Amino acid sequence: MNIALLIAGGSGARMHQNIPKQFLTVNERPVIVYTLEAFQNHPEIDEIAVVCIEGWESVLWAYANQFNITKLKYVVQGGKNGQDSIRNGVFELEKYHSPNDIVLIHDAIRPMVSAEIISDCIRVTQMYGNAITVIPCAEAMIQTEDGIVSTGSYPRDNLKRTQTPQGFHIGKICNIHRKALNAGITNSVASCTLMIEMGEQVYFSAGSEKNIKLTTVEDIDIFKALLVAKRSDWLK
Ligand SMILES: C[C@](O)(CO)[C@H](O)COP(=O)(O)O
Repeated sequence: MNIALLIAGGSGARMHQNIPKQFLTVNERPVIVYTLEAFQNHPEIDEIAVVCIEGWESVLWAYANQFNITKLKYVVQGGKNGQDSIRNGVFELEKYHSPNDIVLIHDAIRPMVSAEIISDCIRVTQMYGNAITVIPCAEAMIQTEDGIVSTGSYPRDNLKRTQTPQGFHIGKICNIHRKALNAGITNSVASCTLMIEMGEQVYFSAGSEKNIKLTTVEDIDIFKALLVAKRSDWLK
């Protein structure tokens, strides 16, 4: 079984809006509904779970009902950071699923995730035990300590930009979270960084520049443009 776990536990402070960014309405649809629909419509996804910011659970269920997201089965409370929220989600799934079932952990604020990206993440997870959606690093990368000046650079060919979904077997990712807690690792940036900090290898699946993460207000303009482009593709 393949389960999508959408992470919607954050308040989206960098968006500077008075509602969490995953619930902002863009072109008459909440952001999270676009993301739910991507997994709802994917034939290899059996169930959806959402880690939701406290107080928004009933709104989420109402949207699932309104937009016919029939695969939504679990809504879990968010934690105090991303690692906490993801752990809440995978521990909840562990109660009802086999350790070999696959969970695709995905940012709820990546609404442009495509069927191809989801399929490739499942394929690589089946093949290697995990899959991190990545894209090449197209810009020159330079390092700074103080945000003012740089004296070092990284070879971009050795770098990947990580996205979501990130796929794992449920048993494995739950064990990694347990071991991380025991080791005092409590605020890793993402599932892939947690795996690496715990000494695991991670494998790549194919992402896209269009699989945008809505972080700041200017990302909303890019999202709107991508929606227009997608609609004109459908009309061709
Ligand atoms: C998981 C992630 O999307 C990988 O690129 C990213 O790290 C999430 O960042 P956030 O700003 O903490 O949501």
